[in-house]
Amino acid sequence: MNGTDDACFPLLETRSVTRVFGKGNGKVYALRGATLSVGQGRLIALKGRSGSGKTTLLNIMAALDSPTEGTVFYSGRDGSEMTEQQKNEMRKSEIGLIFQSFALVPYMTAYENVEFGLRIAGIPTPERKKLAEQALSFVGLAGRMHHMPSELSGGEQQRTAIARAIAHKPKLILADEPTAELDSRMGKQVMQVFRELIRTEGITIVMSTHDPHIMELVDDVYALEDGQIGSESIKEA
Ligand SMILES: Nc1ncnc2c1ncn2[C@@H]1O[C@H](COP(=O)(O)OP(=O)(O)OP(=O)(O)O)[C@@H](O)[C@H]1O
Repeated sequence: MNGTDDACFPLLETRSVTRVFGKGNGKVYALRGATLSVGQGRLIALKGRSGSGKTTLLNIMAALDSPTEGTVFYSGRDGSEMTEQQKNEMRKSEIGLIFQSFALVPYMTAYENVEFGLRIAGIPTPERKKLAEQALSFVGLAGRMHHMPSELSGGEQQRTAIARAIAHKPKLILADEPTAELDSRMGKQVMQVFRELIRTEGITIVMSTHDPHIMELVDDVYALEDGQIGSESIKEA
């Protein structure tokens, strides 16, 4: 995009990111100088008590929100120097978002949900069918793709949401408590899909979680405390 060699930079870097909500006596410091470097192909978990700033940080990483102070770099590109349109384009082409509550359109089938996501991302009609089917097959839903969300289990609904997030082949997945609504077996299935995405597509994943069993399945765990990031455990790259 800017002629620099992406390989020289971490995929994503937050540098001294502070986010303050409200004003005066009502000020809330959701983040206070959060610094984190995310290398390509890693599966990273953010942990922290409720209200520790995990969602705020993920929203800032997704360029859905901006830091009050500090900077986010996307493959070396300074987010504060990007226009809203550039951020929108980057989000549509490079980032996939997954939410705790799946956020599927209830009156569309799994296939239609994924296809609709591709339409919003601006993918031309002829490519959408192939990409949607590929993504749904990848998450193991080839045989269930024409069912409505209400006819799918929680794990299948979250796998549909993953298919929607990966169908446009993003570099980075940001997932806010993606396993929180699932039982442990379905949570593990989601983690297997994440692992497979990293192995076969080289995708990078940052997710938040409260679940210690899920933390055992990731590469790095970072704890958010007092709006800052401490390293909990980092495995060899
Ligand atoms: N739009 C907002 N306006 C005011 N305060 C906010 C806003 N968004 C978040 N906060 C506050 O910022 C802090 C961090 O919230 P955040 O949602 O990032 O935490 P979290 O770690 O994701 O929590 P949980 O695990 O409960 O989802 C909280 O004190 C929250 O009340």
